[in-house]
Amino acid sequence: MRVGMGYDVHKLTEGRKLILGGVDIPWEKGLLGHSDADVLIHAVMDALLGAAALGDIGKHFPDTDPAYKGISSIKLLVHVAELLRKQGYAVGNIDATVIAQKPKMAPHIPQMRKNMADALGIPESKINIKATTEEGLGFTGRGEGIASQAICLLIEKQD
Ligand SMILES: Nc1ccn([C@@H]2O[C@H](COP(=O)(O)O)[C@@H](O)[C@H]2O)c(=O)n1
Ligand SMILES: C[C@@]1(CO)OP(=O)(O)OP(=O)(O)OC[C@H]1O
Repeated sequence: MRVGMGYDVHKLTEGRKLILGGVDIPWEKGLLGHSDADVLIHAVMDALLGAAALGDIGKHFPDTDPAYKGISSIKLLVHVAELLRKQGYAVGNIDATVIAQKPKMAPHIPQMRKNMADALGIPESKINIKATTEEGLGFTGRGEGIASQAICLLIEKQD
């Protein structure tokens, strides 16, 4: 078994959609990035790539490549799942936290889990998503950005 961790931050700005876990969340601001800036999926992908010793998302999907401009991070997650399968890994479980002052994530978490489980080809029971504020402190507390952390376990498949 192999463990991996991921962390990502994106800035909140007007005129962008707020996409988290593949869910389009109605909100006055969205996250800025080269892709759809889905900070939750980015942290999860980095955890998975880290556990497999395959580097990070910037290595696989450079933010200088126009191919990834505006891309749905769900598509990137499907690609990461294929890489893991080719290397002989199965996902044991994933646990992730979204750190955001607002909006409330709780109503959207079931759909986020479904989207991510479908992209990875695993049951929803292997994915947990949590949310927390930082009690008004720091950049997330001021609503300047959203952060996400993830940890995962990969199982090496036997031939
Ligand atoms: N953006 C968020 C933040 C939190 N939640 C939910 O509220 C609970 C309490 O959060 P605290 O930061 O005050 O401890 C938390 O456990 C989440 O269930 C949320 O849905 N969206
Ligand atoms: C996801 C990628 C895709 O080009 O772009 P961004 O949306 O800017 O996100 P970031 O977390 O900076 O990771 C880099 C890239 O892999």
